Amino acid sequence: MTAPAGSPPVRTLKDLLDEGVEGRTVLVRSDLNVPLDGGEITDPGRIVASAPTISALAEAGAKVIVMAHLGRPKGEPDPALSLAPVAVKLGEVLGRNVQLAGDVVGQDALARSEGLTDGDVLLLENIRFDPRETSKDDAEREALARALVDLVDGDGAFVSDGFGVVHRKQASVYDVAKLLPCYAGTLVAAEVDVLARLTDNSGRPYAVVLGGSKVSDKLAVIEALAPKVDTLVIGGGMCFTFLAAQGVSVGSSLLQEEMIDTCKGLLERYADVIHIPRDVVVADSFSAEAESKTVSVLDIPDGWMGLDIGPRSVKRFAAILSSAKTVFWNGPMGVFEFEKFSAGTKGVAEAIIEATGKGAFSVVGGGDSAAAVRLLGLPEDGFSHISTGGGASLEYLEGKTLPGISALETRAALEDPAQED
Ligand SMILES: Nc1ncnc2c1ncn2[C@@H]1O[C@H](COP(=O)(O)OP(=O)(O)O)[C@@H](O)[C@H]1O
Ligand SMILES: O=C(OP(=O)(O)O)[C@H](O)COP(=O)(O)O
Repeated sequence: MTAPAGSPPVRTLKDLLDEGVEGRTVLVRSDLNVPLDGGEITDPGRIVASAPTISALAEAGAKVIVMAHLGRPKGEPDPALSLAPVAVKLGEVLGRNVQLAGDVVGQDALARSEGLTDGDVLLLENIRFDPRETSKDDAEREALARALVDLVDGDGAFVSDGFGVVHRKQASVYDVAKLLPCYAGTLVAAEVDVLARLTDNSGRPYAVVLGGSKVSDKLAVIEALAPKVDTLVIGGGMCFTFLAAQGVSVGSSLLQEEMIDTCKGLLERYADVIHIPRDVVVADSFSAEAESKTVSVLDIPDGWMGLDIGPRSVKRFAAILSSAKTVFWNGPMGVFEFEKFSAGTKGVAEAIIEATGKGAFSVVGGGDSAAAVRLLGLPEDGFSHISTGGGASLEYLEGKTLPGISALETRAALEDPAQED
C-alpha cells in the first residue's frame, strides 16, 4: 500500500501476521453493507471481498471481532438492518462458524468477546445501531471507540479493511485507530494501490461516470473532479438536480433543491465537460411494476419520476466513452434492481467494457454499481478493477483525506522508529 510521499509506510495485515496473532484479540472494520431485498442478500460481493482478511486472522489463531454497518439506521436498532443475514453468509464464505452479537458493545457483545477462543470469529451487531458511531461530536465517537477497545484483551490490534467506508469519520473507522496498534487489511491495501493509478496523469481522455442515489454526497465531489477530468457523464438520481438547474421540470424525480444553484454554476463553468441525459424513462411510481415510458427530459409529466436514462442518452454516453483511455464509474444510471429501468446501467456498462477492451483503464466503484455489474450478467473481468467503495473512491480521486486511511498514516508516523530522538 503506497503511503503518501515522505511518510512512513502504513503497516499492513502481513506485518501483523508476521508479529504473530495467536491468542490475541483483533478488531476488524469491514464493509459488509450489502444490498438486501426483503431480508435476502442480493449481492454478497462485499462479504466475499472482506473474507480474506478475516480468514487469515482466524487461521493464524486470532480471536477476531468484526465491526460492520448495514444501511443507514437512525442510531437505534432496526430489525430490518440487523447483520443476522450477513453473519450467516460470512460463515458460509469463510467456511467457519461466525457468531453474531445481540448488540454492539452491550452485555451480549462483552460476554461473547470474553468467551472467544483462538480462531473464533464474532460479528458485532450493526455498528450504526449505536448513535455514537456516526456522531459529529468527537467525544461521543471516542466513547464508543473506547467501549469497542474494551472488548479486546491487552495485546489487541485493529485492522482497517472496510474500504467502502474509509471516507467516513466514524468511531469504528477512525477513532478506534487512535487507541490500538492499527494495520491496513488486504482489501484496503489493494483498493488504494489500484486507485493510486487513477491520478492526474492517467491516460486521456479521462472520463468519470456518476449516477446512483446519494446525490448530496456526490454533487459535492463533482466540483473537485470537474477540473481534473475531460468528461463527466451524469445519470441515475444525480442528473435531475442538473436538469432542474436548466429550468427543466423533473416531476417527482430525486432532487437536491439546495444544490440547484451549485449545479447551475457547474454547468456554466464546465459546459464542455459535463454531459446529462436528454431522454429518460419515467414511471408513475417507484416500483418494478410501475407504468413507464421514455420521454424527452423536457416532457417529464408532473407526478412521474425518472428512474432510468433513455436510449438516446445511452447511445450518446456510449459514443463519448468509446474514446476514453481512463474511466471511473460510480453509481447506476437507473433503478437497475427493477428490470424495466436497468437498460441505462447495462448500456453504459457495456460501453465501458468496450473501451476497456480497446485499452482503457477502467474502475467501477461502489456497492450497488458492483452489484449491478454482477446482477445484470456483465463480465466482471470486462473492467480493469471493481472497487467495493463508491463514495470512498470518489473522495480519493478528489484528493480528499480519507479519515480511515489518514488514521493509519498518523499511527504509522507516531510509531515510525525514524521519528525517535
Ligand atoms: N433515477 C433514480 N432514482 C432513484 N434511485 C436511483 C436512480 N438511479 C439509480 N438509483 C439508485 O441508486 C442506488 C445506488 O446508489 P449509490 O449507493 O449512490 O451507488 P453505489 O452504491 O454504487 O455508490 C441504486 O439502489 C439505484 O436503485
Ligand atoms: O455503500 C457504501 O458506500 P457507496 O454507496 O459509496 O458504495 C458504504 O458502505 C458506505 O455507506 P454510507 O454511504 O452509508 O456511509
